[in-house]
Amino acid sequence: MSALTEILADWMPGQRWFGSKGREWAGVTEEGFFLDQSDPALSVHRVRVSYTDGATETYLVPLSWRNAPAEELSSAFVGAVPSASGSNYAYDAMRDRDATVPWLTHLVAASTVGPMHFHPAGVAYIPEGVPGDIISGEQSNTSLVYGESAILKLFRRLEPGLNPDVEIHDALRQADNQHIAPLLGHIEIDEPGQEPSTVAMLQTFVANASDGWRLATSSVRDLYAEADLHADEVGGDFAGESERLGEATASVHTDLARVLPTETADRDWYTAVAEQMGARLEAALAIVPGLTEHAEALRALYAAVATTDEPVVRQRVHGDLHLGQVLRTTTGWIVLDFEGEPARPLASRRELDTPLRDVAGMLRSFDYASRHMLVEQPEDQQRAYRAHEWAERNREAFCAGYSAASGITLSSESALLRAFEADKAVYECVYEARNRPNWLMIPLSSLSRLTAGD
Ligand SMILES: Nc1ncnc2c1ncn2[C@@H]1O[C@H](COP(=O)(O)OP(=O)(O)O)[C@@H](O)[C@H]1O
Ligand SMILES: O=P(O)(O)O[C@H]1O[C@H](CO)[C@@H](O[C@H]2O[C@H](CO)[C@@H](O)[C@H](O)[C@H]2O)[C@H](O)[C@H]1O
Repeated sequence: MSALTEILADWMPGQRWFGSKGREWAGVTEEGFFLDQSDPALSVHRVRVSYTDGATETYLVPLSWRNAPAEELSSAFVGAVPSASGSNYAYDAMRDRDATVPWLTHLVAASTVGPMHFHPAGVAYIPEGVPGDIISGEQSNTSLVYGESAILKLFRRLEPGLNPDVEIHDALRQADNQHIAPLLGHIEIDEPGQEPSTVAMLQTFVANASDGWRLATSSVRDLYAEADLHADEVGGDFAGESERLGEATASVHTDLARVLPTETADRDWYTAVAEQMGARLEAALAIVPGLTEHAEALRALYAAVATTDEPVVRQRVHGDLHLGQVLRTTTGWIVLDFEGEPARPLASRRELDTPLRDVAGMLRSFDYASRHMLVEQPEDQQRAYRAHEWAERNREAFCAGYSAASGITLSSESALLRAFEADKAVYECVYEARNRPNWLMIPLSSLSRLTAGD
Protein backbone atom coordinates (compact mmCIF):
# COMPACT_ATOMS: atom_id res chain seq x y z
CA MET A 1 0.00 0.00 0.00
CA SER A 2 1.40 3.44 -0.90
CA ALA A 3 2.07 6.02 1.82
CA LEU A 4 -0.85 8.13 0.56
CA THR A 5 -3.25 5.18 0.54
CA GLU A 6 -2.32 4.40 4.15
CA ILE A 7 -2.85 8.03 5.16
CA LEU A 8 -6.25 8.14 3.47
CA ALA A 9 -7.28 4.84 5.05
CA ASP A 10 -6.53 6.32 8.50
CA TRP A 11 -8.20 9.64 7.85
CA MET A 12 -11.39 8.78 5.94
CA PRO A 13 -13.34 6.84 8.61
CA GLY A 14 -13.28 9.93 10.85
CA GLN A 15 -14.90 12.15 8.22
CA ARG A 16 -18.60 13.00 8.53
CA TRP A 17 -19.21 12.11 4.88
CA PHE A 18 -17.78 8.62 5.20
CA GLY A 19 -20.99 6.58 5.15
CA SER A 20 -19.72 3.15 6.17
CA LYS A 21 -18.62 3.84 9.72
CA GLY A 22 -18.40 0.67 11.76
CA ARG A 23 -17.97 -1.58 8.70
CA GLU A 24 -14.81 -3.70 8.65
CA TRP A 25 -12.39 -2.87 5.82
CA ALA A 26 -10.93 -5.70 3.73
CA GLY A 27 -8.82 -3.58 1.39
CA VAL A 28 -8.28 -0.17 -0.13
CA THR A 29 -6.81 1.21 -3.36
CA GLU A 30 -6.39 4.77 -4.56
CA GLU A 31 -5.89 6.51 -7.91
CA GLY A 32 -5.53 10.24 -8.42
CA PHE A 33 -4.68 13.04 -10.82
CA PHE A 34 -3.92 16.75 -10.61
CA LEU A 35 -6.77 19.13 -11.38
CA ASP A 36 -4.57 22.16 -10.87
CA GLN A 37 -0.79 22.42 -10.58
CA SER A 38 -0.52 25.93 -9.08
CA ASP A 39 0.31 26.58 -5.43
CA PRO A 40 -1.38 24.93 -3.59
CA ALA A 41 -1.75 22.13 -6.10
CA LEU A 42 -5.15 20.43 -6.19
CA SER A 43 -5.39 16.67 -6.76
CA VAL A 44 -8.46 14.47 -6.93
CA HIS A 45 -8.44 10.87 -5.70
CA ARG A 46 -10.79 7.99 -6.12
CA VAL A 47 -10.47 5.75 -3.09
CA ARG A 48 -12.00 2.30 -3.49
CA VAL A 49 -12.75 0.56 -0.21
CA SER A 50 -13.76 -3.09 -0.01
CA TYR A 51 -15.40 -4.48 3.10
CA THR A 52 -15.34 -7.90 4.72
CA ASP A 53 -19.10 -8.22 3.96
CA GLY A 54 -18.19 -8.27 0.25
CA ALA A 55 -19.36 -4.74 -0.60
CA THR A 56 -17.18 -2.05 -2.21
CA GLU A 57 -17.50 1.73 -2.30
CA THR A 58 -15.64 4.49 -4.13
CA TYR A 59 -15.12 7.81 -2.39
CA LEU A 60 -13.95 11.06 -3.96
CA VAL A 61 -11.22 12.88 -2.02
CA PRO A 62 -9.74 16.16 -3.28
CA LEU A 63 -6.43 17.08 -1.61
CA SER A 64 -4.41 20.29 -1.63
CA TRP A 65 -0.62 20.10 -1.39
CA ARG A 66 1.91 22.30 0.38
CA ASN A 67 5.70 22.08 0.77
CA ALA A 68 5.60 23.06 4.43
CA PRO A 69 3.01 22.60 7.18
CA ALA A 70 0.34 25.32 7.03
CA GLU A 71 -0.43 26.30 10.63
CA GLU A 72 -3.83 27.85 9.78
CA LEU A 73 -4.96 24.61 8.13
CA SER A 74 -4.11 22.28 11.01
CA SER A 75 -7.72 21.07 11.33
CA ALA A 76 -7.71 20.16 7.61
CA PHE A 77 -4.42 18.23 7.77
CA VAL A 78 -4.64 14.78 6.19
CA GLY A 79 -1.02 13.62 6.34
CA ALA A 80 2.59 14.06 5.20
CA VAL A 81 3.83 12.02 2.25
CA PRO A 82 7.61 11.47 2.03
CA SER A 83 9.20 12.95 -1.10
CA ALA A 84 12.74 13.22 -2.56
CA SER A 85 13.12 16.70 -1.01
CA GLY A 86 11.52 15.93 2.39
CA SER A 87 7.72 15.74 2.67
CA ASN A 88 4.62 16.96 0.87
CA TYR A 89 1.80 17.99 3.16
CA ALA A 90 -1.71 16.95 2.14
CA TYR A 91 -4.80 18.89 3.30
CA ASP A 92 -8.52 18.42 2.86
CA ALA A 93 -8.87 20.57 -0.26
CA MET A 94 -12.49 21.43 0.53
CA ARG A 95 -11.31 23.22 3.67
CA ASP A 96 -8.35 24.94 2.02
CA ARG A 97 -9.88 28.12 0.52
CA ASP A 98 -6.92 28.68 -1.81
CA ALA A 99 -7.56 25.32 -3.43
CA THR A 100 -11.27 25.90 -4.07
CA VAL A 101 -10.95 28.33 -7.01
CA PRO A 102 -10.17 25.84 -9.85
CA TRP A 103 -13.53 24.04 -9.64
CA LEU A 104 -15.44 27.05 -10.98
CA THR A 105 -12.66 28.15 -13.34
CA HIS A 106 -12.96 24.78 -15.07
CA LEU A 107 -16.76 24.94 -15.09
CA VAL A 108 -16.76 28.35 -16.77
CA ALA A 109 -14.30 26.99 -19.36
CA ALA A 110 -16.29 23.75 -19.82
CA SER A 111 -12.90 21.96 -19.46
CA THR A 112 -11.90 18.35 -19.56
CA VAL A 113 -9.00 17.53 -17.24
CA GLY A 114 -7.85 13.92 -17.37
CA PRO A 115 -10.98 11.81 -16.79
CA MET A 116 -12.98 14.78 -15.44
CA HIS A 117 -15.51 16.73 -17.54
CA PHE A 118 -17.00 20.09 -16.54
CA HIS A 119 -20.50 20.91 -17.85
CA PRO A 120 -21.85 24.44 -17.30
CA ALA A 121 -25.67 24.51 -17.61
CA GLY A 122 -25.36 27.64 -19.73
CA VAL A 123 -28.37 29.29 -18.10
CA ALA A 124 -26.84 31.77 -15.64
CA TYR A 125 -23.64 33.45 -14.52
CA ILE A 126 -21.03 31.34 -12.70
CA PRO A 127 -18.74 33.37 -10.41
CA GLU A 128 -15.05 32.98 -11.28
CA GLY A 129 -11.80 33.62 -9.40
CA VAL A 130 -13.43 33.66 -5.95
CA PRO A 131 -12.67 31.11 -3.22
CA GLY A 132 -15.38 28.91 -1.75
CA ASP A 133 -16.22 28.51 1.94
CA ILE A 134 -17.15 25.10 3.25
CA ILE A 135 -20.58 24.70 4.81
CA SER A 136 -20.21 23.04 8.15
CA GLY A 137 -23.01 20.75 9.10
CA GLU A 138 -24.39 17.28 9.27
CA GLN A 139 -23.79 16.50 5.62
CA SER A 140 -23.39 13.32 3.61
CA ASN A 141 -21.56 15.35 0.95
CA THR A 142 -19.38 18.45 1.08
CA SER A 143 -20.50 21.87 -0.13
CA LEU A 144 -18.63 25.10 -0.88
CA VAL A 145 -20.35 28.49 -1.07
CA TYR A 146 -18.85 30.93 -3.55
CA GLY A 147 -19.45 34.60 -2.83
CA GLU A 148 -23.01 33.98 -1.66
CA SER A 149 -24.06 33.39 -5.28
CA ALA A 150 -23.32 29.74 -6.05
CA ILE A 151 -22.94 26.53 -4.09
CA LEU A 152 -20.90 23.54 -5.25
CA LYS A 153 -21.81 20.18 -3.79
CA LEU A 154 -19.16 17.50 -4.10
CA PHE A 155 -20.70 14.02 -4.06
CA ARG A 156 -18.45 11.95 -1.87
CA ARG A 157 -19.57 8.46 -2.84
CA LEU A 158 -19.19 7.83 -6.56
CA GLU A 159 -21.45 5.56 -8.58
CA PRO A 160 -21.68 5.32 -12.37
CA GLY A 161 -24.71 7.19 -13.75
CA LEU A 162 -26.17 10.67 -13.61
CA ASN A 163 -26.82 11.74 -10.03
CA PRO A 164 -30.57 12.29 -9.48
CA ASP A 165 -29.80 15.66 -7.87
CA VAL A 166 -28.59 16.93 -11.26
CA GLU A 167 -31.26 15.09 -13.22
CA ILE A 168 -34.21 16.30 -11.12
CA HIS A 169 -32.96 19.88 -10.82
CA ASP A 170 -32.67 19.98 -14.58
CA ALA A 171 -36.20 18.59 -15.04
CA LEU A 172 -37.71 21.04 -12.55
CA ARG A 173 -35.96 23.93 -14.27
CA GLN A 174 -37.58 22.87 -17.53
CA ALA A 175 -40.91 22.81 -15.70
CA ASP A 176 -40.19 26.34 -14.40
CA ASN A 177 -40.84 25.15 -10.86
CA GLN A 178 -40.52 27.97 -8.32
CA HIS A 179 -39.46 25.78 -5.39
CA ILE A 180 -35.91 24.93 -6.43
CA ALA A 181 -32.53 26.68 -6.61
CA PRO A 182 -31.54 26.69 -10.31
CA LEU A 183 -28.83 24.31 -11.56
CA LEU A 184 -25.70 26.09 -12.85
CA GLY A 185 -23.63 23.09 -13.93
CA HIS A 186 -22.24 19.71 -13.02
CA ILE A 187 -18.99 17.72 -13.16
CA GLU A 188 -18.52 14.10 -14.23
CA ILE A 189 -15.68 11.62 -14.13
CA ASP A 190 -15.14 8.74 -16.59
CA GLU A 191 -15.60 5.21 -15.33
CA PRO A 192 -13.95 2.63 -17.61
CA GLY A 193 -16.59 0.55 -19.38
CA GLN A 194 -19.46 2.25 -17.55
CA GLU A 195 -21.43 5.50 -17.51
CA PRO A 196 -19.49 8.43 -15.98
CA SER A 197 -20.06 9.16 -12.27
CA THR A 198 -21.35 12.57 -11.19
CA VAL A 199 -18.71 14.27 -9.09
CA ALA A 200 -20.31 17.60 -8.23
CA MET A 201 -23.24 19.90 -8.84
CA LEU A 202 -23.26 23.70 -8.91
CA GLN A 203 -26.47 25.58 -8.18
CA THR A 204 -27.60 29.07 -7.27
CA PHE A 205 -26.97 29.84 -3.60
CA VAL A 206 -30.13 31.02 -1.88
CA ALA A 207 -28.98 33.82 0.41
CA ASN A 208 -30.91 35.07 3.45
CA ALA A 209 -32.67 31.78 3.91
CA SER A 210 -33.10 29.51 6.90
CA ASP A 211 -33.42 25.76 6.73
CA GLY A 212 -36.61 24.08 7.85
CA TRP A 213 -34.93 22.12 10.64
CA ARG A 214 -33.63 25.30 12.27
CA LEU A 215 -37.00 27.06 11.98
CA ALA A 216 -39.00 24.07 13.19
CA THR A 217 -36.74 23.43 16.18
CA SER A 218 -36.93 27.13 17.19
CA SER A 219 -40.69 26.75 17.24
CA VAL A 220 -40.33 23.66 19.45
CA ARG A 221 -37.93 25.56 21.74
CA ASP A 222 -40.56 28.30 22.16
CA LEU A 223 -43.09 25.67 23.08
CA TYR A 224 -40.80 24.10 25.68
CA ALA A 225 -40.16 27.50 27.22
CA GLU A 226 -43.92 27.85 27.81
CA ALA A 227 -44.64 24.35 28.99
CA ASP A 228 -48.21 25.17 30.07
CA LEU A 229 -49.25 26.52 26.64
CA HIS A 230 -50.38 24.53 23.61
CA ALA A 231 -48.61 24.54 20.22
CA ASP A 232 -51.19 26.90 18.69
CA GLU A 233 -50.86 29.39 21.59
CA VAL A 234 -47.13 30.12 21.56
CA GLY A 235 -45.53 32.85 19.45
CA GLY A 236 -43.44 30.53 17.33
CA ASP A 237 -46.28 28.37 15.99
CA PHE A 238 -45.00 26.63 12.86
CA ALA A 239 -48.26 25.26 11.42
CA GLY A 240 -48.62 27.99 8.75
CA GLU A 241 -45.11 27.18 7.49
CA SER A 242 -45.83 23.45 7.54
CA GLU A 243 -48.92 24.02 5.41
CA ARG A 244 -46.94 26.08 2.88
CA LEU A 245 -44.27 23.38 2.90
CA GLY A 246 -46.97 20.84 2.02
CA GLU A 247 -48.02 23.06 -0.89
CA ALA A 248 -44.43 23.40 -2.12
CA THR A 249 -43.88 19.63 -1.92
CA ALA A 250 -47.07 19.04 -3.92
CA SER A 251 -45.95 21.54 -6.56
CA VAL A 252 -42.63 19.70 -6.97
CA HIS A 253 -44.41 16.33 -7.30
CA THR A 254 -46.95 17.70 -9.79
CA ASP A 255 -44.20 19.13 -12.00
CA LEU A 256 -42.07 15.98 -11.80
CA ALA A 257 -45.08 13.96 -12.95
CA ARG A 258 -45.61 16.43 -15.80
CA VAL A 259 -42.08 16.43 -17.25
CA LEU A 260 -40.75 12.97 -16.37
CA PRO A 261 -42.26 9.51 -16.93
CA THR A 262 -45.07 8.14 -14.74
CA GLU A 263 -46.75 4.74 -14.48
CA THR A 264 -49.73 3.35 -12.62
CA ALA A 265 -48.56 0.86 -10.01
CA ASP A 266 -49.55 -2.74 -10.72
CA ARG A 267 -49.89 -5.54 -8.16
CA ASP A 268 -46.25 -6.53 -8.60
CA TRP A 269 -45.17 -3.10 -7.44
CA TYR A 270 -46.98 -3.43 -4.09
CA THR A 271 -45.43 -6.86 -3.59
CA ALA A 272 -41.97 -5.57 -4.48
CA VAL A 273 -42.28 -2.59 -2.11
CA ALA A 274 -43.40 -4.85 0.74
CA GLU A 275 -40.41 -7.11 0.05
CA GLN A 276 -37.98 -4.19 -0.05
CA MET A 277 -39.28 -2.91 3.27
CA GLY A 278 -38.95 -6.39 4.74
CA ALA A 279 -35.41 -6.76 3.44
CA ARG A 280 -34.42 -3.38 4.85
CA LEU A 281 -35.83 -4.43 8.22
CA GLU A 282 -33.90 -7.72 8.22
CA ALA A 283 -30.64 -5.89 7.42
CA ALA A 284 -31.36 -3.26 10.08
CA LEU A 285 -32.06 -5.89 12.75
CA ALA A 286 -28.47 -7.08 12.44
CA ILE A 287 -27.21 -3.54 13.12
CA VAL A 288 -29.72 -2.20 15.68
CA PRO A 289 -30.68 -4.81 18.30
CA GLY A 290 -33.28 -2.39 19.76
CA LEU A 291 -35.41 -2.95 16.66
CA THR A 292 -36.12 -6.56 17.61
CA GLU A 293 -39.11 -5.73 19.82
CA HIS A 294 -40.82 -4.01 16.85
CA ALA A 295 -39.96 -6.60 14.21
CA GLU A 296 -43.14 -8.63 14.30
CA ALA A 297 -45.45 -5.61 14.17
CA LEU A 298 -43.38 -4.11 11.35
CA ARG A 299 -43.64 -7.31 9.32
CA ALA A 300 -47.44 -7.12 9.72
CA LEU A 301 -47.45 -3.47 8.56
CA TYR A 302 -45.44 -4.40 5.48
CA ALA A 303 -47.67 -7.39 4.74
CA ALA A 304 -50.60 -4.94 4.54
CA VAL A 305 -48.76 -3.08 1.74
CA ALA A 306 -48.77 -6.20 -0.42
CA THR A 307 -52.56 -6.48 -0.21
CA THR A 308 -53.77 -2.86 -0.09
CA ASP A 309 -55.86 -1.49 -2.94
CA GLU A 310 -54.85 2.16 -2.40
CA PRO A 311 -54.13 3.54 -5.89
CA VAL A 312 -50.55 4.71 -6.57
CA VAL A 313 -49.06 6.65 -9.47
CA ARG A 314 -45.36 5.90 -9.79
CA GLN A 315 -43.14 8.84 -10.64
CA ARG A 316 -39.80 10.48 -9.80
CA VAL A 317 -39.70 11.91 -6.28
CA HIS A 318 -37.23 13.53 -3.88
CA GLY A 319 -36.43 10.30 -2.05
CA ASP A 320 -35.06 11.68 1.23
CA LEU A 321 -37.26 14.64 2.08
CA HIS A 322 -36.85 16.08 5.56
CA LEU A 323 -36.75 19.49 7.25
CA GLY A 324 -32.99 19.82 6.69
CA GLN A 325 -33.62 19.64 2.93
CA VAL A 326 -35.86 22.69 2.65
CA LEU A 327 -35.03 26.38 2.86
CA ARG A 328 -37.41 29.17 3.79
CA THR A 329 -36.58 32.24 1.72
CA THR A 330 -38.25 35.62 1.97
CA THR A 331 -40.84 34.43 -0.55
CA GLY A 332 -41.44 30.76 0.16
CA TRP A 333 -39.97 27.26 0.47
CA ILE A 334 -37.16 25.87 -1.68
CA VAL A 335 -36.59 22.11 -1.83
CA LEU A 336 -32.94 20.92 -1.96
CA ASP A 337 -30.96 17.75 -2.40
CA PHE A 338 -32.85 15.46 -4.78
CA GLU A 339 -30.18 12.81 -4.40
CA GLY A 340 -32.36 10.32 -2.52
CA GLU A 341 -31.14 8.36 0.49
CA PRO A 342 -27.33 8.38 0.38
CA ALA A 343 -27.08 4.73 1.47
CA ARG A 344 -29.22 3.42 -1.45
CA PRO A 345 -27.62 2.32 -4.74
CA LEU A 346 -27.90 5.00 -7.42
CA ALA A 347 -29.92 2.83 -9.82
CA SER A 348 -32.65 2.33 -7.22
CA ARG A 349 -32.64 6.06 -6.37
CA ARG A 350 -33.44 6.80 -10.03
CA GLU A 351 -36.41 4.43 -10.19
CA LEU A 352 -40.02 5.60 -10.27
CA ASP A 353 -41.42 5.73 -6.75
CA THR A 354 -44.47 7.14 -4.99
CA PRO A 355 -44.81 10.70 -3.65
CA LEU A 356 -45.93 9.03 -0.42
CA ARG A 357 -42.26 8.27 0.27
CA ASP A 358 -41.55 12.01 0.45
CA VAL A 359 -44.68 12.75 2.47
CA ALA A 360 -43.63 10.05 4.94
CA GLY A 361 -40.10 11.51 5.11
CA MET A 362 -41.43 14.93 6.05
CA LEU A 363 -43.91 13.50 8.56
CA ARG A 364 -40.99 11.69 10.21
CA SER A 365 -39.10 14.94 10.31
CA PHE A 366 -41.84 16.68 12.30
CA ASP A 367 -41.49 13.88 14.82
CA TYR A 368 -37.71 14.37 14.92
CA ALA A 369 -37.96 18.14 15.34
CA SER A 370 -40.44 17.80 18.18
CA ARG A 371 -38.40 15.24 20.09
CA HIS A 372 -34.73 15.87 19.50
CA MET A 373 -34.53 18.09 22.60
CA LEU A 374 -35.95 15.26 24.69
CA VAL A 375 -32.83 13.20 23.99
CA GLU A 376 -31.22 14.82 27.03
CA GLN A 377 -34.36 14.56 29.22
CA PRO A 378 -36.25 11.41 28.22
CA GLU A 379 -38.14 11.32 31.53
CA ASP A 380 -39.82 14.71 31.08
CA GLN A 381 -43.45 13.58 30.53
CA GLN A 382 -44.87 17.10 30.23
CA ARG A 383 -42.50 18.00 27.41
CA ALA A 384 -42.96 14.61 25.75
CA TYR A 385 -46.70 15.33 25.64
CA ARG A 386 -46.12 18.81 24.19
CA ALA A 387 -43.73 17.35 21.63
CA HIS A 388 -46.37 14.90 20.49
CA GLU A 389 -48.91 17.70 20.22
CA TRP A 390 -46.50 19.89 18.19
CA ALA A 391 -45.70 17.04 15.81
CA GLU A 392 -49.38 16.18 15.28
CA ARG A 393 -50.30 19.81 14.61
CA ASN A 394 -47.55 20.27 12.04
CA ARG A 395 -48.02 16.88 10.41
CA GLU A 396 -51.70 17.71 9.89
CA ALA A 397 -50.90 21.18 8.54
CA PHE A 398 -48.37 19.72 6.09
CA CYS A 399 -50.89 17.14 4.85
CA ALA A 400 -53.60 19.82 4.51
CA GLY A 401 -51.29 22.00 2.39
CA TYR A 402 -50.23 19.01 0.30
CA SER A 403 -53.81 17.86 -0.29
CA ALA A 404 -55.05 21.35 -1.17
CA ALA A 405 -52.31 21.87 -3.76
CA SER A 406 -52.26 18.37 -5.26
CA GLY A 407 -55.89 17.30 -4.99
CA ILE A 408 -54.66 14.05 -3.38
CA THR A 409 -56.21 13.39 0.01
CA LEU A 410 -53.70 12.11 2.54
CA SER A 411 -55.32 9.86 5.08
CA SER A 412 -53.87 8.92 8.46
CA GLU A 413 -55.66 5.58 7.88
CA SER A 414 -53.50 4.83 4.84
CA ALA A 415 -51.69 1.50 5.29
CA LEU A 416 -49.21 2.60 2.65
CA LEU A 417 -48.33 5.90 4.28
CA ARG A 418 -47.91 4.26 7.67
CA ALA A 419 -45.66 1.58 6.17
CA PHE A 420 -43.53 4.21 4.40
CA GLU A 421 -43.18 6.10 7.69
CA ALA A 422 -42.18 2.91 9.49
CA ASP A 423 -39.72 2.01 6.73
CA LYS A 424 -38.16 5.46 7.01
CA ALA A 425 -37.90 5.11 10.79
CA VAL A 426 -36.10 1.77 10.30
CA TYR A 427 -33.67 3.48 7.90
CA GLU A 428 -33.18 6.25 10.47
CA CYS A 429 -32.39 3.70 13.20
CA VAL A 430 -29.45 2.46 11.13
CA TYR A 431 -28.43 6.01 10.20
CA GLU A 432 -28.46 7.13 13.86
CA ALA A 433 -26.73 3.98 15.14
CA ARG A 434 -23.89 4.72 12.73
CA ASN A 435 -23.73 8.50 12.97
CA ARG A 436 -25.43 9.82 16.14
CA PRO A 437 -26.06 6.92 18.56
CA ASN A 438 -27.56 9.19 21.23
CA TRP A 439 -30.33 10.11 18.75
CA LEU A 440 -31.28 6.49 18.10
CA MET A 441 -34.08 6.73 20.63
CA ILE A 442 -35.93 9.19 18.34
CA PRO A 443 -36.77 6.78 15.50
CA LEU A 444 -36.94 3.81 17.88
CA SER A 445 -39.60 5.43 20.03
CA SER A 446 -41.55 6.52 16.93
CA LEU A 447 -41.78 2.88 15.95
CA SER A 448 -43.74 2.18 19.12
CA ARG A 449 -46.32 4.74 17.95
CA LEU A 450 -46.36 3.61 14.33
CA THR A 451 -46.72 -0.08 15.09
CA ALA A 452 -49.37 0.60 17.78
CA GLY A 453 -51.48 2.36 15.13
CA ASP A 454 -51.61 5.74 17.01
N1 LIG B 1 -28.82 26.31 -3.05
C1 LIG B 1 -28.59 26.50 -1.76
N2 LIG B 1 -28.68 27.71 -1.20
C2 LIG B 1 -28.43 27.89 0.13
N3 LIG B 1 -28.07 26.93 0.96
C3 LIG B 1 -27.96 25.69 0.47
C4 LIG B 1 -28.21 25.42 -0.92
N4 LIG B 1 -28.01 24.09 -1.12
C5 LIG B 1 -27.67 23.57 0.08
N5 LIG B 1 -27.64 24.52 1.04
C6 LIG B 1 -27.30 24.33 2.46
O1 LIG B 1 -26.44 23.21 2.56
C7 LIG B 1 -27.02 22.18 3.39
C8 LIG B 1 -26.66 20.81 2.85
O2 LIG B 1 -27.06 20.71 1.48
P1 LIG B 1 -27.58 19.35 0.87
O3 LIG B 1 -27.81 19.54 -0.57
O4 LIG B 1 -28.75 18.86 1.68
O5 LIG B 1 -26.30 18.41 1.10
P2 LIG B 1 -26.16 16.87 1.56
O6 LIG B 1 -26.48 16.05 0.35
O7 LIG B 1 -24.75 16.72 1.95
O8 LIG B 1 -27.10 16.65 2.72
C9 LIG B 1 -28.53 22.47 3.35
O9 LIG B 1 -29.19 22.01 4.51
C10 LIG B 1 -28.55 23.98 3.26
O10 LIG B 1 -28.44 24.55 4.53
O1 LIG C 1 -29.38 15.28 4.48
P1 LIG C 1 -28.82 13.95 4.08
O2 LIG C 1 -29.11 13.60 2.66
O3 LIG C 1 -27.38 13.79 4.43
O4 LIG C 1 -29.69 12.89 4.94
C1 LIG C 1 -29.13 12.04 5.94
O5 LIG C 1 -28.85 12.80 7.11
C2 LIG C 1 -29.99 13.37 7.79
C3 LIG C 1 -29.48 14.08 9.05
O6 LIG C 1 -28.72 15.17 8.71
C4 LIG C 1 -31.00 12.29 8.17
O7 LIG C 1 -32.17 12.93 8.68
C5 LIG C 1 -32.66 12.57 9.97
O8 LIG C 1 -32.29 13.61 10.88
C6 LIG C 1 -32.88 14.89 10.56
C7 LIG C 1 -32.45 15.86 11.65
O9 LIG C 1 -31.06 16.01 11.66
C8 LIG C 1 -34.40 14.80 10.52
O10 LIG C 1 -34.95 16.06 10.10
C9 LIG C 1 -34.83 13.73 9.52
O11 LIG C 1 -36.24 13.59 9.55
C10 LIG C 1 -34.16 12.41 9.89
O12 LIG C 1 -34.47 11.43 8.87
C11 LIG C 1 -31.41 11.53 6.92
O13 LIG C 1 -32.30 10.49 7.29
C12 LIG C 1 -30.14 10.96 6.25
O14 LIG C 1 -30.50 10.31 5.05
